Amino acid sequence: MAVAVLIEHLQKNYGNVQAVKDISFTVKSGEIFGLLGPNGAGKTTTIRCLCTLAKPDRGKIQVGTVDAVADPKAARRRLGYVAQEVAIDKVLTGRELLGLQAALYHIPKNSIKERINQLIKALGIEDYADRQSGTYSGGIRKRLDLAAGLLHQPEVLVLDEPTVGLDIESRRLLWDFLLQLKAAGTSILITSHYLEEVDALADRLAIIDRGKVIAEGSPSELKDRVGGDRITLRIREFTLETEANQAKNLLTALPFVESAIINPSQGNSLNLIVKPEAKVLTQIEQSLSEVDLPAFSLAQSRPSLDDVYLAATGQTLMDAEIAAAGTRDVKKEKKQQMK
Ligand SMILES: Nc1ncnc2c1ncn2[C@@H]1O[C@H](COP(=O)(O)OP(=O)(O)OP(=O)(O)O)[C@@H](O)[C@H]1O
Repeated sequence: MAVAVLIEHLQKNYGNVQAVKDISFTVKSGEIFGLLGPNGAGKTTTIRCLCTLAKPDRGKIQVGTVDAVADPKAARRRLGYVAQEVAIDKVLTGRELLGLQAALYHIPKNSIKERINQLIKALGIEDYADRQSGTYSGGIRKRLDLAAGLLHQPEVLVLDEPTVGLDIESRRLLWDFLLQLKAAGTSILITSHYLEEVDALADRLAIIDRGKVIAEGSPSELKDRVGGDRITLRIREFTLETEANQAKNLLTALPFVESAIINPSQGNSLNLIVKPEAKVLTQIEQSLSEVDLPAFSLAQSRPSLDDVYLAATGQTLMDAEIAAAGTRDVKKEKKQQMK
């Protein structure tokens, strides 16, 4: 197996903040690898170290066979980086900005024009390329950033939260483009705190929590490891508490039911974890009908990545986001990064 990126025991502190405590993972050549975690988990710091924009305190970083810490220049040639936000000159057109970027990458003069045209076409921004970039929507802006990251035809493309703030259509377009890029042989590392994004795109992923990798594998491997299927049951659209409790007691006694909780924020629906056996739904329906409880809706699903996160950390990704919100001084972080 050829390795596109290897990170081993990465550690990075900002003053007394341990942004990355101990992160290791490998991106194989030609795959999409996702780094999933709540805001503040250490994803951006990891990526900034990989892209040689921050110096790690400890750890090994390799891009292909190149040691990125010892030879950052060679690593940068192999990497394309699409940052979360880029401050750009809003007066220049997209094409002009790409021209500037091409010069920075020392792309041979005679191939610049053609390369820019190819990317503008591939990303479907022909109608915008000659307008001032300050007039672009978020989705078009992101496509321009992507074109800039791909100008020097990197082996590995690194994207930090590429779809934050984008509408569903722009998000889908970007996903499709990344899948095409992967099919053409580019290895891709993407950070995200959107479960569905990582689930849809990533061949493998690492879940990061407070500066550490807490789980790694393909989405389906990770879900299988959590085990058990999920059942959502509503007795009525808005179930009475007494009925929900009655159903809970009844169903908890069934041999294949591992746990049951009542979810008051969803109209007292019941969330069960069951052993993945055949005919689970039929048996639940039967038990309910024996005591004359209706079943307004009943659905079975496999565990989600959120269940994986919950099993590993004891809280949902959403709760982790809420807990992290407001604890960061983003202005101060930006200042420190500029240094
Ligand atoms: N330049 C900095 N100075 C001080 N602390 C920082 C700096 N950059 C990041 N941190 C802190 O390090 C921790 C990890 O931040 P990081 O940006 O890597 O997380 P993240 O998972 O990428 O989140 P986000 O997607 O919001 O950027 C956070 O606690 C953050 O406050």
